[in-house]
Amino acid sequence: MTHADGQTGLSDAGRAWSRVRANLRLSAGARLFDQWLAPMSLVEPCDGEDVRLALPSAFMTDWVRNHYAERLVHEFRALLPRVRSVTIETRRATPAPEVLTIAVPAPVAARPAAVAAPLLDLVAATPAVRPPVSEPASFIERPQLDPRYTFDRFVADPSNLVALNAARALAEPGPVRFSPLFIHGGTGQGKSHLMHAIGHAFLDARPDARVLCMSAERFMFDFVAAMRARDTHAFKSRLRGCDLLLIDDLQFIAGKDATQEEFFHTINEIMAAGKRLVISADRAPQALDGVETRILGRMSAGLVADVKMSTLELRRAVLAQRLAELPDAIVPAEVVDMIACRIASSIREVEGALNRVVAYASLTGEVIDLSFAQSVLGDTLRGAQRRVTIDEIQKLVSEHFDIKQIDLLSARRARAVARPRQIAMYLAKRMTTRSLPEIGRKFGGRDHSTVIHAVRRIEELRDTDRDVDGAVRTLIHQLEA
Ligand SMILES: Nc1ncnc2c1ncn2[C@@H]1O[C@H](COP(=O)(O)OP(=O)(O)OP(=O)(O)O)[C@@H](O)[C@H]1O
Repeated sequence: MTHADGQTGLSDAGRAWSRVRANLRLSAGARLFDQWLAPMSLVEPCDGEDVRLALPSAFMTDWVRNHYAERLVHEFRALLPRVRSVTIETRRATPAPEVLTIAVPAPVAARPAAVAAPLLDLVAATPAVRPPVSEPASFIERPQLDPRYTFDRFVADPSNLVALNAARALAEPGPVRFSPLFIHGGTGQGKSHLMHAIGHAFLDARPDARVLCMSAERFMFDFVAAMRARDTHAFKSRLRGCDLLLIDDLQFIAGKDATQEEFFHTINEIMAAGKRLVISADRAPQALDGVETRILGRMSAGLVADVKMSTLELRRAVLAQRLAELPDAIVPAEVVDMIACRIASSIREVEGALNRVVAYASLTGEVIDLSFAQSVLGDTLRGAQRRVTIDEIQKLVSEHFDIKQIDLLSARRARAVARPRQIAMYLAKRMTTRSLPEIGRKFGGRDHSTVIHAVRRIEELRDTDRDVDGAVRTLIHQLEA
C-alpha cells in the first residue's frame, strides 16, 4: 500500500527516493552523480514494492544498470524493506509520453512480465533486480531472469547450434534431457542469454516450477552469508529444492574449497532428484583449473556444449534483430555492416555499439551515417581496429613454437609444424576478417577445406588439451596487446 505524506504529498517510495538520491550524491560524488544519476526519476504511482526508475536515454539506462542496479535495490530496501524489485527503464523526456511507448515486438510480448512496463525500451530494458537471498524456504522463487533473454531473441548460427538445441531440449517439459548441461564459451557470446532462455521456456510450460538462476559468485556470497549467520538450512533447501537450477560463470568458484564442497552436494542432490541443471563457464570443464574433479566429473556426465566466437553472419543477424526492435531508429545498412565487421570481440560489444550510435543520434538530433557512427564509436573502433594481419600471426606463432615462418607455408606434415600451422590458421580465422579461401592462400596455397579442418581441430583441442588451449590464449593475448 502506498501512503502519501500529509505534509510533503510524497508517497513512501517518493520519500525513500529522495533519501536514496541524497545518499547516491554523497557516495558517487557530484560529477558522476550529475552526469548519470541526477537525470533519473521515480515513476509514480509506485506501490512501494516494485519500484521503477526512469532515465531519458537507453545509453544512460545501460550505464546505470551496469553500475548501480544492485546498489539501488540495497538502498531502497534499507529504507523500505518491502521493496521487491527495482526496474530501470528508459523514458525519453520529450515529446509527450505516448511517443515514448515503444512497440513491444511479438516474441518478447509473449512474456507478460516484460510487457508490464509500458515504456519498456527493449534495447536497454532492465530486468527487475530481485533482492538476493533469505527468502523463506517455502517461497516459490521468482527467478532473476532477464526478460530480454528468450529463445525468440537468440539467433541460431553454426557457432551456437549444439548449445541452442540442447538448451531447447532441456527446457521442454516431460522427460529430462541433456541435464546437466554445461555451456562454455568466450565473453559476450550468449551463454547467459541461453541460460535465461531455458528458464523462461521452462516457466512458460510450468509456471509453478521452482527455477533459480544465479552466478557462481552469488552462490558463494549467499553460502558464506548463510554460514556466518549459522543458518545454512534455508540456503540448502532453497537451492536443492529447485526444479531447474541455472548457475552462471562457474569459474568464479575456482579455488574456493568450502563453496565447492557445498556446490558439489547441491548439484548431486539436484541430479539425484532428476531435476534440471545448467551451468556455464568461460572455458571447458577440463580447462577449469581449481575446480574439483568430482564437480567436473558430474558436468562431463551430461552434455558439454560450447558457443564459439560469433561469425560475421551472426553479428549481422543480431544487429538486424535489434534494429527491428527500434522502429524509430534509422540506421543505414553500411553502418550496421561496419559495426558487424569491425567489432568482432563479443556480441555484447556489438549491441552496445549500436545502442550508443542510436542513443547519441537521439540526444544530438543528428542523422546517422558512417562518419557519425565512426566518430561516436571512436575508441571502441580504435580498440577493435588493432588489425591483426596473417603475417603477424604467422610470425608470432613461429616464434612461439620455435619453428621457421616458412615452415607454416610448407607442405611438411610433421606434428611439430602441422599443429602450429593449424593454430595459426585458427587465429587467422578468428582474429582477421579474411575469408577461408584467403587464409588458405596465405598458408602456401591451401584449400579452404584445410582451413576449416584446422579451425575445427583446434577448437576441439582447446576443450581437451590444456597445452594447446594455453598456447592459443597466450598468442591471442599477445596479438591483442
Ligand atoms: N546468438 C545470439 N542471438 C542474439 N543475441 C545474442 C546472441 N549471442 C549473444 N547475444 C547477446 O549478446 C549479449 C551478451 O550475451 P551474454 O550475456 O549471454 O554473453 P555471455 O557469453 O554470458 O558473456 P559473459 O561470459 O561475459 O557473461 C546479450 O545481450 C545477448 O542477448
